Amino acid sequence: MISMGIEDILMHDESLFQNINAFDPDYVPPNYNYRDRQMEAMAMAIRPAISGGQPSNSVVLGSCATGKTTAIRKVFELVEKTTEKVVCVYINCQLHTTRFGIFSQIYKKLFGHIPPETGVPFSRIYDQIMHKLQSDKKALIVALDDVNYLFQSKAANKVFYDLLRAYEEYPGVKTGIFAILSDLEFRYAFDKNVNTVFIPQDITFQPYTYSEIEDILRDRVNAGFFPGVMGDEILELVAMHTYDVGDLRVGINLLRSCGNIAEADASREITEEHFQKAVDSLVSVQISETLKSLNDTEKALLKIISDSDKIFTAGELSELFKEKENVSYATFNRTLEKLEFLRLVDTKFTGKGSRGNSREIILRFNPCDFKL
Ligand SMILES: Nc1ncnc2c1ncn2[C@@H]1O[C@H](COP(=O)(O)OP(=O)(O)OP(=O)(O)O)[C@@H](O)[C@H]1O
Repeated sequence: MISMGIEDILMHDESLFQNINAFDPDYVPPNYNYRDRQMEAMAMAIRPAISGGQPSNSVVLGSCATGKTTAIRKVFELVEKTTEKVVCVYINCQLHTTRFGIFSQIYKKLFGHIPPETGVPFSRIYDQIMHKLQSDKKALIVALDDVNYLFQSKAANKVFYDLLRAYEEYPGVKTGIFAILSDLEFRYAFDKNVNTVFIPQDITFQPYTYSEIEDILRDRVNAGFFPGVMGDEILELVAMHTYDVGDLRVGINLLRSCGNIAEADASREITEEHFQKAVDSLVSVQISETLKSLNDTEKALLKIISDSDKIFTAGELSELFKEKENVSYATFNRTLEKLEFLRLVDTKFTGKGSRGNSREIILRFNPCDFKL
């Protein structure tokens, strides 16, 4: 590696990036393939509203980074280009978790600014929104992204009710909801009075196949790097890693990180060594994040495993853990399962033990590199 001074790094103007923004989370790719069916279903749900009818409601399902947010944004953009009759509002429920927060976003879309945060009761804001829709004869479509957060904050029933039963108090007002969920385990349940109006169709975003991932990443490479910077072999390595992790976002980050590492190395192209370094640094960021999210019991168990050079069997570990932390076997087992699920440890059957089902516990990272 050629070492560079800080000035060289800052002044170095021979970039490998043609458009570094192509790797940003909010970059909207001009080529958006493999989601036509889902986008058509979204358009079908909105279509009745264009001719003054009632739009349908949908639950949009798919694991993370399967393109749900991008698809809905694209459809909303097209709808607003095509018709004046429909107002589309996209809301991230991780950021806006209260009834007031959600309706403030709708208000902002209709009036161009958010309502004052104090002194104005919710009912006034709600009334202004519905009156405006009524007098402009416009339908309202709201996309609630990561809607599970609304259930956590217990605002879900009220928000859905406020939106979908608005027509009772404000005749002629048409509303529709896209509820977007990436936590596939999450089971939503509404009160009875919401259930009678929220009868959604499911729109499912399946995980991408390997060849779809490779194609999407190739498009990104072509948009982001100058020609010849990333060859097909390295692209395949990135695609394979992305497929294994099951998260397209990881692949897009990896592309950018490969470019940065190659650039710092003053190389004109990305090599396998650059790719490997990028993977290592990404993995280490992920492990640090995961470690931060552990609770005290999980940390304590991980510490016992990492403080010893010995490879424990599950039996030995459970004895030690019970002694130190005074917890039950069930707690030990649950904690170990969580660590395994988070891919911090591996458990390997040894074929030994009284029923041949003794397991060895193996740490999946080097504890010297992290603070536990
Ligand atoms: N078909 C595709 N073509 C090009 N890029 C895509 C495609 N699908 C997803 N992406 C890219 O992958 C990233 C994640 O997409 P997006 O945010 O739309 O997914 P999501 O399903 O809403 O994710 P999450 O559930 O985690 O919020 C974005 O950078 C997006 O541009």
